[in-house]
Amino acid sequence: MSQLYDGVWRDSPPAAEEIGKDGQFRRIDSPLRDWIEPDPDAKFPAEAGRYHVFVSWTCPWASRVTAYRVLMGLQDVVSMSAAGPTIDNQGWMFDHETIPPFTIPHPLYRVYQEHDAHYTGKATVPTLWDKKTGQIVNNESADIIRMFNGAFDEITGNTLDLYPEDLRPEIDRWNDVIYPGLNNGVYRAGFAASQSAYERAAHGVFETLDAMEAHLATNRYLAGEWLTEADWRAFTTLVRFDVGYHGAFKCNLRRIDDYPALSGYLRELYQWPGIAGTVKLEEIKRNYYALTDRHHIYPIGPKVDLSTTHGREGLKGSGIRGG
Ligand SMILES: N[C@@H](CCC(=O)N[C@@H](CS)C(=O)NCC(=O)O)C(=O)O
Repeated sequence: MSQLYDGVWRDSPPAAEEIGKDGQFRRIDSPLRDWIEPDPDAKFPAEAGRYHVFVSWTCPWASRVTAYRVLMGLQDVVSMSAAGPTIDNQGWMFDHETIPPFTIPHPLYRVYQEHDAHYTGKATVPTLWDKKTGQIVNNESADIIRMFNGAFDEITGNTLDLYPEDLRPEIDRWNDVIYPGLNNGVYRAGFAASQSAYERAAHGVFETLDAMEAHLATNRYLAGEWLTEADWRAFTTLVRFDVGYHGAFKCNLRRIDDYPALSGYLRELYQWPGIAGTVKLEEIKRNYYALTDRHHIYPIGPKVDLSTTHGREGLKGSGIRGG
């Protein structure tokens, strides 16, 4: 996509900066990594109503954040606005909520210019914005969900913990498998600019799905009996798979629906209270085909119904720790 160079927005084709001469897609790391802390003296202290998150319903990284916002009961604590569903040469556009000093419609890059008039880099969702100082706190979803997991607990009274200390090695182990193999793997397949880069990435996606299927046949969740961060990070890619990545990103050896354990697991997570409201399958489909189809034509199928019984109750499971 296009990006800011010394504060000026310049047009370029999708993922142009991230596709190498060898045809491989390499994601650029998110650069803004400050932290909200439950400490009044912190640079960014946890406060109700102070922070805002810019998202798109279509984006799997932003959807980690929309899911956590619901799971941790932060809807009235952290405000949110959603762009899209498609992205054009102005990047993500926001045209619903007015968040001063921005007047709608405004592109996401305005938020980055406000943060730093000489900013160089992409303008990505999710972006966590501090309304008080006019600064971006963080634009990396992996960090934002860690903050949402605990930083606001004193304000909300939340006791749930999706990253419990004793399960961290197992959660981290799954994150290290799922991020390269699945979350980012589908992008490496979809944005590949050579046959060999595509094939390597797409085969890696299915090796990862096969490993998850084998594990989930006998385990309710990735880390065992408890639903954790690793599951939500897997979820946002799984729920996009059959409508988006299978066709638009050519990850088409199998669908999630073809995997008995994975499809039941996906439905259980989708049916978790509040989550279905964060999943907009038609918007997701439009976004991925707009990225990959010259004429922005998106297909009529597949028909996906995630509301049918998941059948996972037979496996030992206790939900989220701390409830
Ligand atoms: N590592 C980032 C990735 C965020 C990201 O790449 N978001 C995409 C949407 S799915 C985006 O905003 N892309 C705009 C662009 O690349 O210019 C995260 O997890 O937060």
